[in-house]
Amino acid sequence: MQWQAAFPTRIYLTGFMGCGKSTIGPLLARRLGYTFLDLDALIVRQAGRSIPEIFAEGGEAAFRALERDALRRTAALDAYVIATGGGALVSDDNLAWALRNGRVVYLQVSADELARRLAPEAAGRPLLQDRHRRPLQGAALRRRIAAMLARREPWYRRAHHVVATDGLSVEETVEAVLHALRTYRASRNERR
Ligand SMILES: Nc1ncnc2c1ncn2[C@@H]1O[C@H](COP(=O)(O)OP(=O)(O)O)[C@@H](O)[C@H]1O
Ligand SMILES: O=C(O)C1=C[C@@H](OP(=O)(O)O)[C@@H](O)[C@H](O)C1
Ligand SMILES: [Mg+2]
Repeated sequence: MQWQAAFPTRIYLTGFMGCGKSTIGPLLARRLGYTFLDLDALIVRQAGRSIPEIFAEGGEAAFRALERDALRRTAALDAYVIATGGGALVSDDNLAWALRNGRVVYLQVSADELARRLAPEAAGRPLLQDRHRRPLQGAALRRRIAAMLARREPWYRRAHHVVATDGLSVEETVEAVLHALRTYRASRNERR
């Protein structure tokens, strides 16, 4: 289909934990007639361990090595929406690779909104826990998110598309991403 042919074969969603990559991804894929893949789910499947287990046994470095390999394996996929983990494209190497191998979309959410969303979900995310592996809460969670987001934003902002999603519903966010991708398709067609 002409419409699809003008779309990229792989769309990588990036952004901070809780920005909605895993929630938006399947809905976006359905709208495009694409398949959805969650990179974290692929890592867990291949490692046979949960993300907290991988962090507990090998530290963050072990997780990043698995993540790097999983990302490279997506090169073979066609017509996929891929939700990456929030740290996957926070590396010059991985980000450059994704920018070359697909369209990268940053789902931008403020630290306040992220803190609200992540309060009930910090347990499954090792980077949002204290050194005794207790989920951060309240002001401590907000401070951790703000500090990490400030450090990571320079990478996130290098995405092909930056989609501001504060105040948008899940459905509105899907529409906003589709709009960004259509704009890209239109500008590509103009260049032909
Ligand atoms: N507008 C929205 N877009 C995406 N997620 C939202 C939105 N509003 C609330 N949420 C909630 O925020 C959380 C996002 O988590 P998730 O999709 O796992 O993010 P990520 O994969 O980026 O870490 C989910 O619990 C989701 O229901
Ligand atoms: O931001 C990060 O470094 C991480 C984000 C998580 O994925 P989500 O962004 O889907 O929560 C997961 O990959 C891991 O806990 C590390
Ligand atoms: Mg996710």
